[in-house]
Amino acid sequence: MPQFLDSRQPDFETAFAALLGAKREDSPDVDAVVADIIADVRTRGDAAVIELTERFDRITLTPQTLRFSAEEIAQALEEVPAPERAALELAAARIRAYHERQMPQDADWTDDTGARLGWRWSAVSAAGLYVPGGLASYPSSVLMNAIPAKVAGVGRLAIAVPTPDGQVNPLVLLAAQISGVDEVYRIGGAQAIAALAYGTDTIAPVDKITGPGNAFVAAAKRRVFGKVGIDMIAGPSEILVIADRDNDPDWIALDLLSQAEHDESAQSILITDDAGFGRAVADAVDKRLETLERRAIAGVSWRDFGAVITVSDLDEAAALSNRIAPEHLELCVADPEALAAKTVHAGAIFLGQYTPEAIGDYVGGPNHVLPTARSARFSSGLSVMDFLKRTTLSRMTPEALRAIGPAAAQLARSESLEAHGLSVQARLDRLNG
Ligand SMILES: NC(=O)c1ccc[n+]([C@@H]2O[C@H](COP(=O)([O-])OP(=O)(O)OC[C@H]3O[C@@H](n4cnc5c(N)ncnc54)[C@H](O)[C@@H]3O)[C@@H](O)[C@H]2O)c1
Ligand SMILES: N[C@H](CO)Cc1c[nH]c[nH+]1
Ligand SMILES: [Zn+2]
Repeated sequence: MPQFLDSRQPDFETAFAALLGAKREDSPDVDAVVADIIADVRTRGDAAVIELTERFDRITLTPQTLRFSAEEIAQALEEVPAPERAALELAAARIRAYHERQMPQDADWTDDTGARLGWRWSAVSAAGLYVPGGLASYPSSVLMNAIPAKVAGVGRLAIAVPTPDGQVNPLVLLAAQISGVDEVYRIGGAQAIAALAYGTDTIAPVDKITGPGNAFVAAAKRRVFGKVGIDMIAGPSEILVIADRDNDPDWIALDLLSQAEHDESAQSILITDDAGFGRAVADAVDKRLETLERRAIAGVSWRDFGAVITVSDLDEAAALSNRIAPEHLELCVADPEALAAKTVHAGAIFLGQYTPEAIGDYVGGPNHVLPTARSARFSSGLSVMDFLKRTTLSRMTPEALRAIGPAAAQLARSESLEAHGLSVQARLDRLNG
């Protein structure tokens, strides 16, 4: 049973705060395990990665088999049925078209002193793309990581994807080929993040690591940040649906289950202004859970982290949604645009009852690698910008230096940084002398 909350009940604030504060990932245990794994990979490189892969993914590798060979990839691609290839290509084209619009412009101008100023965007040289593979396989996440990186112009793309028990989804390799990935390693978890960040004899280190993953992956990304860049913490999936009574309870139930089935730590929440509708959705979830293939996972997620919240009106729903800052926000109400305008903290918003969140997972176009665990308060979904950095450009003319140099020299004296001041003053003296 999920939690049932009602904003009109006196204990609501306490119960809602507990829901917001519930720890679904990043427990001290996970972080301690991850710290040890990273230290081991830093010390022993390939040998540690191979041992940890044997322990967690039950597959025996060698330095030669850590990476998929060109022959293995070619053979796997032959197995992909035409309809699956077509669906993947449609998804890739839509994701590429969306992300191409994100490419930012360089800037270059001359100000009124004659100083030339600007900035220039350039891509990171090498990116490591994490593609989850423990409980499910994610060809779609290959596209969502690799296409923005390619659009940005990243030189080298390396994927890490676990293959538990040696199971490989050929679609993952096809997605890697479609999106122009250079290297695919069959490793996962914290050991994969550590190998990408620090490098091993076999795996060259990267500059930036992106992509979603479970609690171990999320904790490892936090720990390697600084050695490499990371995109965000994209941990166990979440959905918040705000729905009025004019919806089919079964549709909403399926939308909630679509994220619950990712992981026992996933979270699905419904907010409605009609208590009866909320109960009907909860009943529909129970009914679907009787037969859903992934009922074992989805059922635990719904039981432990699911919630149905009744509110007095949709304004209140928007206010609660902003406090939750969900990864995905689905607005199944009569005027979704108006409600969307009031919900500022969310990774991705899906408007109207014909936009199930699953469209965004695969073919909508926007990225499905999104901030979780309330981090949508301060971060955004994966984009082309995550693979770019900005370098500023300045060029002084003698006139510009005469105009603004004295202020620099003054500020340097104020900070007691003599060499700073002198480096400006020496030029000014020559110009004025
Ligand atoms: N936020 C997003 O954008 C987004 C997108 C897709 C998926 N997801 C989430 O990604 C996650 C995928 O998780 P997954 O488990 O299927 O795949 P995963 O690849 O993230 O994790 C599998 C790896 O976890 C490690 N691991 C498992 N148990 C361990 C243990 N006890 N100790 C140390 N390491 C251990 C293993 O190394 C294994 O290879 C789900 O939570 C899903 O909701 C999020
Ligand atoms: N919903 C996930 C992000 O939380 C992405 C995904 C991939 N495939 C299915 N779903
Ligand atoms: Zn999903």
